[in-house]
Amino acid sequence: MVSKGPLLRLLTAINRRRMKLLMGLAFVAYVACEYGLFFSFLANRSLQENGDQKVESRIEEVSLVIYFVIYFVLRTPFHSFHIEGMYLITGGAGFVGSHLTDKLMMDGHEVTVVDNFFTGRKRNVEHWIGHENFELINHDVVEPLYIEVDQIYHLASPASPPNYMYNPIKTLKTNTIGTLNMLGLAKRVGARLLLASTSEVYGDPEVHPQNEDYWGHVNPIGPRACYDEGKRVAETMCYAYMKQEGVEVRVARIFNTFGPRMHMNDGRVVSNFILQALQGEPLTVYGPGTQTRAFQYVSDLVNGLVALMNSNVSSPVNLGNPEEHTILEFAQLIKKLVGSGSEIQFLSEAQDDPQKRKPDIRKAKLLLGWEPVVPLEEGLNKAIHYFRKELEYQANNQYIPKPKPARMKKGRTRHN
Ligand SMILES: O=c1ccn([C@@H]2O[C@H](COP(=O)(O)OP(=O)(O)O[C@H]3OC[C@@H](O)[C@H](O)[C@H]3O)[C@@H](O)[C@H]2O)c(=O)[nH]1
Repeated sequence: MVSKGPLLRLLTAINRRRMKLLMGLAFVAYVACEYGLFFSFLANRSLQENGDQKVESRIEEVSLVIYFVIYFVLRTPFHSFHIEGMYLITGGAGFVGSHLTDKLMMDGHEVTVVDNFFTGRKRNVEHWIGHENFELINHDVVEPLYIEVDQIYHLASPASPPNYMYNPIKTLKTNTIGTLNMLGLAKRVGARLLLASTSEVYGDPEVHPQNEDYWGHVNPIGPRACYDEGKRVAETMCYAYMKQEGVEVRVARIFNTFGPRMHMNDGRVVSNFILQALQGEPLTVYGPGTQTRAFQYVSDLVNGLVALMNSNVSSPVNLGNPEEHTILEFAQLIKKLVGSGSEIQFLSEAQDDPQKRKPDIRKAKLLLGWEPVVPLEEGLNKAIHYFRKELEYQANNQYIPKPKPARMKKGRTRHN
């Protein structure tokens, strides 16, 4: 995250209500200035009558300077922070969603996070609970939602293969009914919606690297279909709403992403390998490890999502880091960075596992001026540090509080 100077930090701390008050004051000051200008105009006339041209122009200059100082000092900073924005993040308590929440909150927006905590965790956003600009709603997007928002970041969906395969029907409902509900909301309130789509829409690609014009190679009845096809139809829905209802949509095709706040049981390769290396367990490579992936650090992705949301690009855009590695190379790199003596264990290949994946990000570079900036090793070291702390946290928090016993009242059991 970009570090801010003291003035910027002060401005981001200004909440909507205080900002309204300041804008009110600015308006009063503005009216006073206009009033002043009117009087200066009258004064000018009398001065003109007295023939004193010098004093006349001085009064005019001073009035204009006061007006512009008030206008720029009070108005411009708020505009550059978009403080008037009310943002909804579905899946905002998840791995990517919580980092996006941090960014939007730090930028001074009002953020509503909606999560059903299927894979998201309250811990990821608990540092914002109690902040006036923040709201956390326990809600499943499969049910309609009625709130006022300007922008919707629609991230809700399990994203790790073991998670989305665990309950494929739920994954399908989230990506289909959930997306329809969010597009319906966007239509009702005139909000712009950004869909977190995925590189998985390309399936096991026959084109390499993958650009946005590639239609993909997906097995519609395979184990990954609930997610791959779910996201593909979610994209279809976005463009149907755009064409038929005029809803403003943005579609980010997100490639493999990693970083702090990935769940310990996420099951994706980065968290698996790091946790295995930290605990001295074998690193489990599925298949021969020749399949490739390209990994981006989460802060790069978040910057890309915000850039895309605020751009005028409505067609899909790949967001990913094009640095490609085989999974075996990746296992060796993590072992080295952790300083682990773990072995590498080869397990059977996962069904329909994409064999090559690497984003073509020329479109994002050209149209958004975006590209990843965090080097792989730097990002991995941050993730390793996070998982080390998580293991310590887990070791120190073995106490599980017992539920309160049910109380008896008038012969009936009462549950608190
Ligand atoms: O322990 C493991 C886990 C995974 N892998 C392999 O590592 C590669 C990457 O697997 P991951 O589960 O991390 O992620 P995948 O690339 O399969 O899917 C991901 O794609 C992009 C995103 O939108 C999603 O986050 C996710 O679906 C696969 O080839 C997988 O078979 C291992 O070798 N060992």
